[in-house]
Amino acid sequence: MTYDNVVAPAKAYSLSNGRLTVVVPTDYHLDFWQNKLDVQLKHILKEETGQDIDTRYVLTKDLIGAKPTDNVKKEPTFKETTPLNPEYTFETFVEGRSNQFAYASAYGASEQPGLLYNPLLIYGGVGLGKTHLMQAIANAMLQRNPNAKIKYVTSENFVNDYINSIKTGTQEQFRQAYRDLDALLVDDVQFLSSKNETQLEFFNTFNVLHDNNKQIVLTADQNPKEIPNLTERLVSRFVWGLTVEITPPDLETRIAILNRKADEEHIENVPNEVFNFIASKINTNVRELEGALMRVRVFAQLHSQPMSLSVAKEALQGIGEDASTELNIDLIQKKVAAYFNINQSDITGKKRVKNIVVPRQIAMYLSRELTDNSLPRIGRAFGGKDHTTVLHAIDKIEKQIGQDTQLKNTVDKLQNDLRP
Ligand SMILES: Nc1ncnc2c1ncn2[C@@H]1O[C@H](COP(=O)(O)OP(=O)(O)OP(=O)(O)O)[C@@H](O)[C@H]1O
Repeated sequence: MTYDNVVAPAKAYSLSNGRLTVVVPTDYHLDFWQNKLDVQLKHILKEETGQDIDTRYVLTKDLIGAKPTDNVKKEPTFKETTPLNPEYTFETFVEGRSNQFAYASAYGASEQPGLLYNPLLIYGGVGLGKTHLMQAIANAMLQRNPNAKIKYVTSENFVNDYINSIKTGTQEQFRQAYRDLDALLVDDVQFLSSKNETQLEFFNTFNVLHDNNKQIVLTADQNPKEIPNLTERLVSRFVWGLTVEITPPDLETRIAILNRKADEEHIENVPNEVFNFIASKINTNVRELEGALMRVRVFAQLHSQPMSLSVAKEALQGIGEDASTELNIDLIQKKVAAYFNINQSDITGKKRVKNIVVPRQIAMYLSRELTDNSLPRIGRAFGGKDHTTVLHAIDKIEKQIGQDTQLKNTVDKLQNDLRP
């Protein structure tokens, strides 16, 4: 068989989610393309499109009910689909107390799309792994069924697509592109706030997908009930299935994330004290945590030094929290949680039941009394709360200490235990 005979029968079948599917007639062709031509094809695709396009080869007979075409299937008019990051999988996600529930829910949704939790809404602060988990669902679904039709967009993309469809009179195509799916993943739904027309369109899209048991996954930076200017009916749809929160990872999880990142990036011989130091400094945002590790690596390389604690300290000067200060808030949260027999994640979480709210307010009060942290910093360490929430908590405890002797004794005891 000549080279031409191998190349000519292969047909580009479809291009979606950043992946080109090529159909080939026999196992021989499959083997040849996978092992001899794939690298070249990827190279050409990169040159032509400027993007890293993944490839997949399928035998014609395996395309059940599908009709190969001579040309690449036309991309939908609404192609705001952002390619999935193949690195965002369940395997590369480090589980800890702060994200356990979100992880388990996302995993469940990927195993039984559309059936278990629909929609699944993951919310939490910046850089805590919401997008990672959302895309892990899509990647797992595609691994099980490479033909699954999955669309991942930010809500801004959805808005843009919708506006374009109005401008160009192509609303019908828009609807088709968003409704003929097995799963729709929309990141950062808080951007739908105040966009009433788009909200209505999204509401309708949501209903069609949901009625057909198609999986919907959403992320937001806060509980949808607290997103301003989101219509009531949309909020009620968002929280219809399962709503889970991700809070900032605790110290142990941060260290585990750093270890994983170092492995992934082949950064070797990092002493544990360097991981501990970085994890103590950066306590609210995993993206920054990873960035700090890379910064230490580059700094060490530039100065031709090993990644020692002193190098890390120099590299991260002025970045993140002061380690001793951070430990204090962490310690205060732990002490208060232990005293009231609740979890530290309750203290940093958002539950509003009294037996959690009061300890949380006491912990905020003590963080203000015993450390030099500003109100916004304390807010961040308590799961990304606003500084006004912290202020309110401190005021409340201050007032109640004057009226309630039992509360005063509790706060005094905690304060004495915590003081160095
Ligand atoms: N538990 C985790 N294990 C491994 N990597 C994580 C974890 N949490 C976050 N990351 C990594 O941190 C980075 C930021 O995560 P991601 O983009 O998913 O955050 P996000 O919550 O969607 O943030 P944003 O609100 O800014 O969109 C990514 O590189 C992600 O892989």
